[in-house]
Amino acid sequence: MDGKVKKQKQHQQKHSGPKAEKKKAKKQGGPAEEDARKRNPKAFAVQSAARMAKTFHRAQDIKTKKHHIPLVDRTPLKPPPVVIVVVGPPKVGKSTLIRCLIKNFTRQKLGDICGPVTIVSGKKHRLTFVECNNDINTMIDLAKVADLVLMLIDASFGFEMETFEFLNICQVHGFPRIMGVLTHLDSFKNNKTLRKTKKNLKHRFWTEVYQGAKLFYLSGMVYGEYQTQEVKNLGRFISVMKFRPLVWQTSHPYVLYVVLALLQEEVRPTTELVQSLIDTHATLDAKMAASKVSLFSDSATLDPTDIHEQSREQEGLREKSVWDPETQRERRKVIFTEGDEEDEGDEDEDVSGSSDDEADESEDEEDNNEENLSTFLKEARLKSTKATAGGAPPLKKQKLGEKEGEGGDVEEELAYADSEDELENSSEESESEGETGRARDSGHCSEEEEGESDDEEEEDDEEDSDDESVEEEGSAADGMVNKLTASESEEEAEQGALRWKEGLQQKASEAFLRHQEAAPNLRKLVYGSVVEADDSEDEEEELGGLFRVSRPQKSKKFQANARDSSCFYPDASHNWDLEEMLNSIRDCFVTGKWEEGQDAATLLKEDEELYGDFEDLETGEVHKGQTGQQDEAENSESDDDNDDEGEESLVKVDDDEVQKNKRLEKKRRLKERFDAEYDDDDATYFDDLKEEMQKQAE
Ligand SMILES: Nc1nc2c(ncn2[C@@H]2O[C@H](COP(=O)(O)OP(=O)(O)OP(=O)(O)O)[C@@H](O)[C@H]2O)c(=O)[nH]1
Repeated sequence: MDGKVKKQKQHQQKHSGPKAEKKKAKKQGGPAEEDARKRNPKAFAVQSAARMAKTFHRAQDIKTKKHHIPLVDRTPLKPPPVVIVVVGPPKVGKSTLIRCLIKNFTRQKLGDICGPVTIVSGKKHRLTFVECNNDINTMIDLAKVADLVLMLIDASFGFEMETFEFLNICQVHGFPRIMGVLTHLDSFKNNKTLRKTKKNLKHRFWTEVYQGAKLFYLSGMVYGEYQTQEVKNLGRFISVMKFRPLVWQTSHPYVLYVVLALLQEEVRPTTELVQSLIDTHATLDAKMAASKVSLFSDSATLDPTDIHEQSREQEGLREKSVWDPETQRERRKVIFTEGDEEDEGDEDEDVSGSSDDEADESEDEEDNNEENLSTFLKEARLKSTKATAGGAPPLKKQKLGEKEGEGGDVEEELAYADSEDELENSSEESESEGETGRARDSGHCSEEEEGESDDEEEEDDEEDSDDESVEEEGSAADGMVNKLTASESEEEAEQGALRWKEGLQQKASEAFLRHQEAAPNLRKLVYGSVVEADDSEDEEEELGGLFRVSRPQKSKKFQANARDSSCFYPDASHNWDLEEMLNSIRDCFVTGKWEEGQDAATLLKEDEELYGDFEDLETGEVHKGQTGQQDEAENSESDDDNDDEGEESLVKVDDDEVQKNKRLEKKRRLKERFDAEYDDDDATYFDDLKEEMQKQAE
């Protein structure tokens, strides 16, 4: 204030320690700091071979990833526009997105969009936006020509059938680049739910397209348009995108043309064919969908929807029609039937709105459990009261009653089976019961079976013990019942006792099917498909319910006489003690009689000639082969011989020279071949392919 600026207190200077020393050294301009590697070589040495190998592998992976198999790029110097197809179920926001993208690139607003719109997005870059209607013909046509597909998904609703229909079509037509765009994200009020939904949808999208497929989020609308920054980002992403030529498209040339309908005076084309095309009101697929086929007179007609349903179920998708009150229309929601249950659960969350629903579900489950428990306890209580009243043994009575009634006791016992063993036991038991006409308590089967006799006394004893156990159960249960439902009347209890029987048959059949699916077919595993063929015989024999295929080799007799594939049979058909048998294979061995070109002795001799002598370049030592040594020996011998044999030796020397030349020639050719094969080791398959493609492109 007085014109003097108050000086701030300075930081304390360091006078000692590594920092101060460093500074000192810097100030003095002393020797530059030693290279860290030199100073501390141990720190930079290979610490772990495994980690080193990992690093190397990773580097190689990254390098190889960059290698694309080259494709012939047939794009002309002035390339055609990139075709961007905007796909999605009705009212998902396709037109809005195209309008926003056009505005982003051209700064112009487009009111109505009738057909494809091409814009200039760069010096040599044009983009054509096409909106895909939800009829199968448009989908097929556009899947063939699309370079990029913007797949719009209403995040507030989840996946719809239209998305999967288009994906399936794309799979057949070369799979263009696909980018997902999530819309209607502003309808989520809860941030956590939004995040969860985004994550779930992303994972499902990755599963359907490929892992890591790009997914854009359009978080909301401002004055009927998507947010400028988000559209800008999407536009930038599209304009810098590089498109690899698709194999399908390069092998199926196409022309994209648009027929604009001329509105309110119509000029009819003169060509008959075009006229008939214009006159067609229903498309072929619509006609096919409406058609029905019956194979035989009086037989049920086949509907195309039956087949569609089947194929979708096979793909793990199920369609569910949901009425949307907001848009007043029916939407085709996708339910995922395949995959891990966790995923499925997630999917449910996606669609119906997350954790709140989850909590509801778990509450429902708890309620159910409680209900089940209380009905069970009520029943137990009822039994105990009856038992203590001195009446006939209630459990036994009940069982007998069931036995007398409909044959639903098997299902009942199955429904109580906790494990697979128990399930089997109870089914066996029920069969034996059926034979003897005796009813038994399934809960005590294993013990009773041992000491079972026809004496009535014993039976009575058993009954008593039953009663006791029931009493015990009942009293134990009573305590719990008192806690839970203290004021319940007997009538209610009776109702409860009947309630647990509901859907028993269905439960039992479900349990049985589950068991069947879970248990591996051991017979098939051990004996192979022979037994399986037996199982499926009946199915295969009938064709279309009319014709029977006769397969004698599959008859039971044939199978009974077939060789047991589980045993090993030693080859007993040849008696190797016989001289003729031995003679028959004599020539199969090295010592046997072979053709000249294949004879081991001849080949060995040739090898010896070829590779016999060589010079060790390091030591300078010359090694001679047997033939060479022989030659030398022969030569020396011949020297020792008298001169009368001079002429003979001359001829021999000539012969040797010819042989030597031959050998040299052979060696040279061999070396040439070796060089040709191994010297050019830098050239890879990739290079060859590149070269080939280059030639093709030229
Ligand atoms: N709240 C909200 N509304 C959206 C969003 N996207 C689109 N809409 C609205 O959804 C309605 C349908 O949008 P369109 O762009 O016509 O959808 P479309 O897919 O072209 O519809 P069709 O051509 O009939 O299949 C419009 O009223 C949009 O304002 C979004 O992200 N959030």
